[in-house]
Amino acid sequence: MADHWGYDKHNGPDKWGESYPIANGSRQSPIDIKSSTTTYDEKLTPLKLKYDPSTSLDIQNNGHSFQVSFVDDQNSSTLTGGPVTGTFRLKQFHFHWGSADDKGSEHTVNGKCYPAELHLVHWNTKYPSFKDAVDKPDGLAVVGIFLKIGADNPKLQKILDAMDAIKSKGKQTPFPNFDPSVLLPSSLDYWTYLGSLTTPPLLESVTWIVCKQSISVSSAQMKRFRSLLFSGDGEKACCMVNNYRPPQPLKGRVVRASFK
Ligand SMILES: OSc1ccc(O)cc1O
Ligand SMILES: [Zn+2]
Repeated sequence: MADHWGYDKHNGPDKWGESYPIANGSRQSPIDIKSSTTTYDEKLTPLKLKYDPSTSLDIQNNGHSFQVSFVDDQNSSTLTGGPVTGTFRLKQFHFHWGSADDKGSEHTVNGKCYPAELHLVHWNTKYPSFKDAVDKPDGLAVVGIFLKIGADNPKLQKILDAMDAIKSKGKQTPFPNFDPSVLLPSSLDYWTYLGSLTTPPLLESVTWIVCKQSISVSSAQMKRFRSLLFSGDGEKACCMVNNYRPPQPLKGRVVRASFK
């Protein structure tokens, strides 16, 4: 892969292994979650997510997705409980989506795709910073939430309203007072397994926590996601769609369920 990674034929997921050999590693993400082969683990405690809206900072188009970043110099927005030990701090959240409503999620459930998937990225405070945590086997905990086509989701409105300001790669705009809790499903039942970042550098540092229950998004709202561009100002316009990596081999990993 000659140039920077992306999601095209010439620089997409099938080519990432040329620059990032870990792409063929033993704990890559995403995966297909086969519900009949997951194992209920009674030792898994409920997920505890505590988010302080005053920590939200900005929203940006990074050329691969859009991302809302958070101030993470204190334990104001944290993940505790669930499959993790210790306290993990919220760093950012971003989405992956398709060019049509029949694809776009990274994880799949019994082969089923969703039109989009939200990732809430947290880092382990046993390390001094996100940068120190991102390449450690217990460094990150990412909560994955599926978006399912249904009624307009008003909780997405603030994000959608910011899209015009971040249409092209490199654009960023303040995004204060946003509470990510509004994006959570009513049930926090989850599957969990050990995996990786789903974008280069594909580091095998993620404890994945994938919620069983989805949140809604309308087809019209999905069209707004697809109005973003992979390309920067002055470049040939390229719609930001299909920014998802397909499921990777499980390679003997166990997927545990927090629910029966
Ligand atoms: O897509 S999963 C993911 C998680 C953490 C991160 O820093 C980047 C990522 O792409
Ligand atoms: Zn992601």
